[in-house]
Amino acid sequence: MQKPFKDDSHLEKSNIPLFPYELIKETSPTFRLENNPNISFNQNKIFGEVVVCAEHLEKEYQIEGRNEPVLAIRDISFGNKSEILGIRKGEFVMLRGPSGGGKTTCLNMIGLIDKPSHGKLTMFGTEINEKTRESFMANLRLEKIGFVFQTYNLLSTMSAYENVELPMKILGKLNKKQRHARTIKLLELVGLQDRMNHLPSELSGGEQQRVTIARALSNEPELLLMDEPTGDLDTKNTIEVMNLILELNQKIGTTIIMVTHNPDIECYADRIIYLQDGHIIKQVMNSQQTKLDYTAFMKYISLREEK
Ligand SMILES: Nc1ncnc2c1ncn2[C@@H]1O[C@H](COP(=O)(O)OP(=O)(O)OP(=O)(O)O)[C@@H](O)[C@H]1O
Repeated sequence: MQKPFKDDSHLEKSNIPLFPYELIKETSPTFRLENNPNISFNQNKIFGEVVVCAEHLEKEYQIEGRNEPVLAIRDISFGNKSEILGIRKGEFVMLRGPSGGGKTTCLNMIGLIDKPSHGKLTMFGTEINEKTRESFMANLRLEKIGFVFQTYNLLSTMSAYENVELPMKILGKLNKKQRHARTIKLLELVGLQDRMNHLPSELSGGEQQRVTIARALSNEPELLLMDEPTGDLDTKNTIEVMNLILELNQKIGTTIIMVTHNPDIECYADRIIYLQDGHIIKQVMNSQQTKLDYTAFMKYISLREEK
């Protein structure tokens, strides 16, 4: 399988317009990324209220045998008075930056998997800090947040249908008939209605990831968090999955925060926040979310590799 996407190991590359900026211009003349947040916010999209903001967020990990803790997140603020905006309803934000910069730690705190060591998050108007109870976080997580990871984490003995239905059973808000209707609707949404009785092992990587996306949407989350969702996919499946994610964001209005190393898919986001050494170092606004075209992209890749 071809995997032309390059690991973004240094940030400079993402400052320099690469693929979409040249080729997409042919199909989407308005596409551009700007460093100045004041002039280029996506004009075609209206965002809702701020759903996530952070004030002086810090996360440290204590490691056995070491006196000094590891500071994964040092001082992250967005929203309120910070010049880095809060995450607004309907927005699609990517977290990017070099390895070890704190992206996953930040996503895990927003996902209420991990607590801040210092500072606070405000999630859907509720404050989360070092004192927040685990059970409170778990309930909020189940009701409001969906997750998609690089590894699909589907239950191998359950069909696609059963995997999608499972979170609804756990939440316990819908009866069997309602769950059935919603599961079918979600599988149709991700284009897998014909594969619903297949086990994960009988599906391709792209199809498995589409099942995890349907599963993540099962309890109608207000926020969808994704950690390298296309990391294991080839180019064709990456583009298909990204196109699906963009449709969910634009048609259903799901708010999305996604960690990725892939600079070539920045064009799908409304905004890209860069983290390095536990700090936010900049945010970049996209004036128009744009889909990649597989044929044009492969043409670009061969040109890029010739250079
Ligand atoms: N559970 C943990 N225990 C100890 N240190 C951790 C833990 N999780 C993360 N770290 C450390 O925190 C820092 C930030 O890690 P994090 O995984 O958030 O970065 P990242 O930007 O997501 O990296 P990558 O792109 O490689 O996934 C790193 O130095 C990492 O080693």
